[in-house]
Amino acid sequence: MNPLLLGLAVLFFILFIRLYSRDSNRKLLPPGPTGVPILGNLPQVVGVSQLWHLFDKWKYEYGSLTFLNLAGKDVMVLNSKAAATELLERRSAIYSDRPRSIVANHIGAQMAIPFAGYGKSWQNMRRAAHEVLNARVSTQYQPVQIEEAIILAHGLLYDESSTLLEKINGSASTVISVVYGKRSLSSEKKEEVLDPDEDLHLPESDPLQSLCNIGHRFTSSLYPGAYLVEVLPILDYVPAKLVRWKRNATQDFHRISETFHKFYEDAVQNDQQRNSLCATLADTKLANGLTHAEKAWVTGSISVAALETTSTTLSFFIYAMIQHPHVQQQAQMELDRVVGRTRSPNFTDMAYLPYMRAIVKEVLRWQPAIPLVVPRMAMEDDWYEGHFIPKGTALILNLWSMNRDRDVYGPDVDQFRPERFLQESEKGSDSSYMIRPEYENEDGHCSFGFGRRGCVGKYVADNALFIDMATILWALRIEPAPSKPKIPTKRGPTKDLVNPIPDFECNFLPRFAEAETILQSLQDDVMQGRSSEV
Ligand code: HEM
Repeated sequence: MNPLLLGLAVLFFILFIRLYSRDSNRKLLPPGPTGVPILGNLPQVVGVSQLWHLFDKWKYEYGSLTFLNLAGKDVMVLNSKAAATELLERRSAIYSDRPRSIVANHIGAQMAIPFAGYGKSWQNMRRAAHEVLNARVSTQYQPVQIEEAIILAHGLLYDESSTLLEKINGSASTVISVVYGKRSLSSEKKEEVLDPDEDLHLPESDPLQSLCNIGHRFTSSLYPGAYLVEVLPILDYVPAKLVRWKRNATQDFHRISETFHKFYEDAVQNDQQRNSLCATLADTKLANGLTHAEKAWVTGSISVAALETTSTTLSFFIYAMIQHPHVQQQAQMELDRVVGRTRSPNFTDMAYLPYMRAIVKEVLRWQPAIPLVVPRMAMEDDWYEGHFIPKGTALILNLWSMNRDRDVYGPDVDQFRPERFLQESEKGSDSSYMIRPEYENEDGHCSFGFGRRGCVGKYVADNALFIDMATILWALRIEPAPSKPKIPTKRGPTKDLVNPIPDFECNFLPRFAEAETILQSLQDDVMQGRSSEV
């Protein structure tokens, strides 16, 4: 027989066996809802806001993995911590990639750490981020975080020119100090007109809002079913001048690049102390391997990843305090006992404030900032508990359901109850509570994600949340304000991976007479210190 023909026959045979076994493996895909021909489950998810509620419902029908076919695309929703730990941590070598999204890529996903595919460029960016945000280094930012907490509490009490959201965004800007070396990127405030044709609004006068809007531009474009081109990739060949989504996406990439470059260049030129992340990246070997553009995008995308998540969590904290006055009172009794009324809280108090720490954990569990995390991608065919996971499957991490697992947290998962992380302390202890041993070194929630792509800023975030919440509750009483008109707390898109905050209003009152004096004097010190640095 002709050796060429023989070779071809062998090749076809191998291909046939492969296809056949792959096809028979597909009979063992995880369970999921029945779809319609061609479009599969797409009609069930498209246009649905807060998809995590639907996925949570499906979890009770199909278990820890729910398999979906979105017009031919394999998608698997991961609903349990056990499955996420096994796949994303123990098998992280094949689950650390992100699926390619056509729209997000046009906007610049490959340059942004949270959205980039797994590869050399992401590894370099992630290494640089880890160097400046790891558990040890993050303690260096505690003095700045204490100052930010004072400014936030003072602002909540006295600042009538900003909305609640603006004040909270401001406090989440500790990270702006860390990344850019100065607290505020903003210039003068002025009203700007919204262009209805624009997908991304970047108000020059409000850089923090611009950074939040950039985050939303990515997270809403990654929302399942957001763009037809994701299920019909051939549409990407249509020239930009004929389709708005492509024109806007390409334009947005340039505008985001320009914004990140501007912030980066300004910081490098103006940071005399050379202690910001920008200055560090510009100067040291830490940045080896990062191009100039990557440095601008690393710093920009870290700020984006930090801002919306932290401010969403803080907003839910305030909301929870209004809804649960007894939790507020309990925390304030603890603060009075441990911190007293002559000084504000600091990080050395942390170990003695179990109730406060339990509140931080419970807010993060109860309302994860990103209930459905930017998906991962299976880089190889794989198996989990007898189910086949085909290579290329997009894995959606359903943190919402993981944080509301009744087997872990009990039947009251929907309630806000910090006590679930606490137990009575031993006899003779000053406090009646202690953190339960299993949660002492554990988050107690899944809101920071998993494995190699897990949140690189979680130590900075945990510290910021603790000191902000403790300082607010030490100084202020938070009360509902039924007579005030409710102010929309968020202005983000409705179909987004980020958890929307309910609209609410509240009053902040000084909790005791000295709180006002101490807060004012600390605020003056912070402002004086900052102005003398300039
Ligand atoms: C309450 C605050 C925060 C929450 C709930 C949060 C949550 C998350 C989640 C769920 C992810 C994706 C994890 C995954 O795919 O498994 C993530 C990624 C990330 N976070 Fe956070 N985050 C917070 C604060 C921060 C802060 C303060 C920073 C920086 C200072 C930060 C920087 C990042 C970065 C750079 C990534 C991308 C990691 C990668 O893909 O390699 N985050 N975060």
